[in-house]
Amino acid sequence: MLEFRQVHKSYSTPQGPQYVLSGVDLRLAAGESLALMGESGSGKSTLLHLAAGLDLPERGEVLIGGTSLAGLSETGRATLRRHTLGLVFQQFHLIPSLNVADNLLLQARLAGREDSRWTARLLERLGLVKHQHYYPEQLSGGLQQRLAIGRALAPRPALLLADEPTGNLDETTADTVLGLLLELVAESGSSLLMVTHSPRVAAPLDACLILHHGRLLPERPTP
Ligand SMILES: Nc1ncnc2c1ncn2[C@@H]1O[C@H](COP(=O)(O)OP(=O)(O)OP(=O)(O)O)[C@@H](O)[C@H]1O
Repeated sequence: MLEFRQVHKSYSTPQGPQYVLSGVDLRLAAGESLALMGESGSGKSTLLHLAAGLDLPERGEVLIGGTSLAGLSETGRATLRRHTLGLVFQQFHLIPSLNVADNLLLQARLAGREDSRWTARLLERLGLVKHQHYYPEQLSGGLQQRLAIGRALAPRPALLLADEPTGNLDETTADTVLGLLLELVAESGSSLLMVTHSPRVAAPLDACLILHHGRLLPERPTP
């Protein structure tokens, strides 16, 4: 579903180029879940941005569903994102002028995949039925986080990319939301790549890799 082949990425700094990724190889099969860990500044968000086609590597290739992102125009990458990817970033990116239900529906419609039964299921499982006519600003942070997850999953994306999706929540709420996320990812049949700092959060996923000095190391975290 997602493949990195010898991906290199650097940023320019006053001291010259700073390499963040130095030959990253990664394969995530359909339906598989993978946690990505690593120290602050190790390049996890950089890797996620490359996986989403929001940025391109200097060397190497990123492929989604067998399609090389470098071979697409910016518009082509945006279309692929809309149809294939769900993104949950630390900023929720909710649409303030739409209520909860319409936030979900719009996302599915943009991907050409409206499914009222799936949307109703998401609202129910995420505990948002009571709030479906609320606007995002009327929700608590925890509920906004649930809505962000619902929006990303509304089109049943082939691949969900999540950056610390429970990072802003207290531990108990985070456990509940993570449990829901994994359950809905499985129901949706999506692959999952999730950045987290927490071995506890990484533990239920199929595999865990650590980003260290620009490379990925295999590791099974202890809960
Ligand atoms: N646009 C940019 N320009 C220059 N340097 C950048 C840019 N984005 C990231 N960096 C640098 O690249 C390195 C990796 O950043 P990145 O945000 O990918 O790490 P991270 O592992 O996600 O960190 P955190 O866990 O703190 O979110 C850092 O040293 C950062 O300062």
